[in-house]
Amino acid sequence: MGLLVDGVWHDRWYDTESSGGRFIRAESQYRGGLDGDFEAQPGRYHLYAGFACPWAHRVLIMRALKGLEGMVSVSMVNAHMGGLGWSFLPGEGVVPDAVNGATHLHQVYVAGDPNYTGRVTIPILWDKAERRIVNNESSEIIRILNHGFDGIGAAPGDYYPAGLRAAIDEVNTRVYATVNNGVYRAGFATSQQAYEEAVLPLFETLDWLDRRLARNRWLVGGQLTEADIRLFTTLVRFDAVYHGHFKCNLRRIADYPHLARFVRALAGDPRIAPTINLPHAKAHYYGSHPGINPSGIVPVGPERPLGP
Ligand SMILES: N[C@@H](CCC(=O)N[C@@H](CS)C(=O)NCC(=O)O)C(=O)O
Repeated sequence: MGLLVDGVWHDRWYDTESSGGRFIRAESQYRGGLDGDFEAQPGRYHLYAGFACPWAHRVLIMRALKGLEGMVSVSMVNAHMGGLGWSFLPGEGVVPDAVNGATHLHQVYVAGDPNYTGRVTIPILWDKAERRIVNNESSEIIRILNHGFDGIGAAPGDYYPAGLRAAIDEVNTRVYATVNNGVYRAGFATSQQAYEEAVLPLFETLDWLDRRLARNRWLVGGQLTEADIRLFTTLVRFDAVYHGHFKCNLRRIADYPHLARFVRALAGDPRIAPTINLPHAKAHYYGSHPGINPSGIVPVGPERPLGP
């Protein structure tokens, strides 16, 4: 785990000392491809992703729902994130980097900008024509994929329809702060107070979502939208990873009837099922955070995980 400073790799864990033990996520730096500055062409773009990461998972799901597998190529990182960060070293679930020939993800950031300073995260949307990163913010990459290829053969479906945007944004805001990022704020906290500040609102939101899904199959507007996808990628990892590793253990998703039904429905969608790899995700989290789990032992449970 580390980051680049002026294009040079430094092995460094997140700084929580200056924030009372709180984990504060850095803003993603590449934000292009929205607002009409995106030129869709089959084969031009490449995605850097991985099975472990819930943010990359959003993008893999959108790529599958829009049928873009033949148009947007992909590389997948190794489950283990060590001192040199994400890698493409041989391992289960790895798809090597055929575009930049990188052995480690930080080389991709440097290929796009030799002086890049910042964290080296997945997902990345890479432009092969201009040899640069278009965007490394998952919430924006999913919107690019949602409509960017519609004119050139993407599968039908709009997961951020104009009439539902305000309602989707409202759900996203709460789910991001307390669930998607909430599990990380709990798991990476280094003070009791910071941990509790994250865990209690996380479960308040899960209670609220379970009630909401008791009346509706999907979160917004009676149809599958990006709000569901964004919630799903955290929930499908929850019982196997966040409940134990990040100490989010007031309840399991399996204890919530409507959340459990929601996760199982999406996990069973034949387009989405191949994007899920829970053993890989468990190996990543339990094996890559020595400050949290020094032994690196990966628990064998749960007996009945929420995904395949
Ligand atoms: N806001 C980013 C977050 C991406 C992110 O944090 N990805 C994690 C993997 S789950 C990562 O690559 N972390 C490496 C690091 O922080 O150094 C997004 O949604 O795209």
